[in-house]
Amino acid sequence: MIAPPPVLHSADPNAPIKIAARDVSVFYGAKQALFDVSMDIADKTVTALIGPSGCGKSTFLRTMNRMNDTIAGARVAGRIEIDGQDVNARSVDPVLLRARVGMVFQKPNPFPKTIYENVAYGPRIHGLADGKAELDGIVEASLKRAGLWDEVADRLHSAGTGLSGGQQQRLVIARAIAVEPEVILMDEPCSALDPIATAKIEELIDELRERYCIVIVTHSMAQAARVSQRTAFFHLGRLIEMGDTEDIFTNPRERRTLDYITGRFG
Ligand SMILES: Nc1ncnc2c1ncn2[C@@H]1O[C@H](COP(=O)(O)OP(=O)(O)OP(=O)(O)O)[C@@H](O)[C@H]1O
Repeated sequence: MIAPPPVLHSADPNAPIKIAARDVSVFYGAKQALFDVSMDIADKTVTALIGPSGCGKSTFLRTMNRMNDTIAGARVAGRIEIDGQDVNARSVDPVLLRARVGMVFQKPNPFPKTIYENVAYGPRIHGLADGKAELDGIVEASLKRAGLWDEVADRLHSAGTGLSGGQQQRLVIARAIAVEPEVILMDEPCSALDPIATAKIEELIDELRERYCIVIVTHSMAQAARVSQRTAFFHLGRLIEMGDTEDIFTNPRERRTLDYITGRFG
C-alpha cells in the first residue's frame, strides 16, 4: 500500500462556516453530474475537493459562484448559502457574487492588457477606488498579497500575458484579491505550472487562508495534503466523505476513499 502524503496543517475546529451546501444536484441537459451534495465549508480554511476525473469536483466548485449559469443546458438544484444568503436568490447579482467569490482556473487567464490594468479593472468597475492614487494603492497591495509585486513593480505597464505561467497565475490571484473577495475558488490552479511555480502558489494559498475561505480542486493528493486543512472526496457525482485532511488521508471512514488515496483507482 502507498503511504499517504504527510499533512502539514491541521484544521481549526472553531472556524465559522462560510458556505453551506444542501442537497445540491447539477444536471447538464438530461445528464445528472452531481447528486445531493451537502457540505459545510469553513472560513479561513483551505478545503480541498479530490476524486477521480469526472466525479464532479469542478461542477460543485462552480455552484458556489454560479459559474454553471454560464454553461448552456446546466441546471442546479438544492441550496447554496454564503453567510446565510442563498446565492441563487433572484436578488443576487451574479457579477457581484463573482467578485465576492473569486475564481482561479487551471490555465492562467490574464486579460490581454497591462499588469496594472489586469488588477485595476475590477476595482474600477466596482467603484472601489476614489481616484488614481487610491487605485494605485489597491493595485500595489493586491500584487503584494499575491506575492508578485517585487517581480513586476518596474514593469506594471507591460502586458500581463508576457509573464511566466506561474507569474500569470499570481497575477490572476491578485486580480481576484483586488475586488475584496471573501471566498477564492481554485480549479486545479497548479496543473499547468512547473514544480517551482507550483510551490510558490502553494505557499501563497497558505498565506491567503488567513483572510479568505479557499476551496481548491486538485488532482494531486500530495498537494491536498500540503495546502488544505479539510478534504472532501467525491466519486461518481456524490460526496463520499469529508473531514479534516489528516483524518481523510490517514484514517478514512469509507473504503472508496481509502482505495482512491492509496492509488487503487483514479
Ligand atoms: N459543460 C458540460 N456539459 C456536459 N457535461 C459536462 C459539462 N461539464 C462537465 N460535464 C460532465 O459532468 C461530470 C462531472 O464533470 P466535472 O468536470 O465536474 O468533473 P471533475 O471531477 O472536475 O473532473 P476533472 O477532474 O476531469 O476535471 C462529467 O461526467 C463531465 O463529463
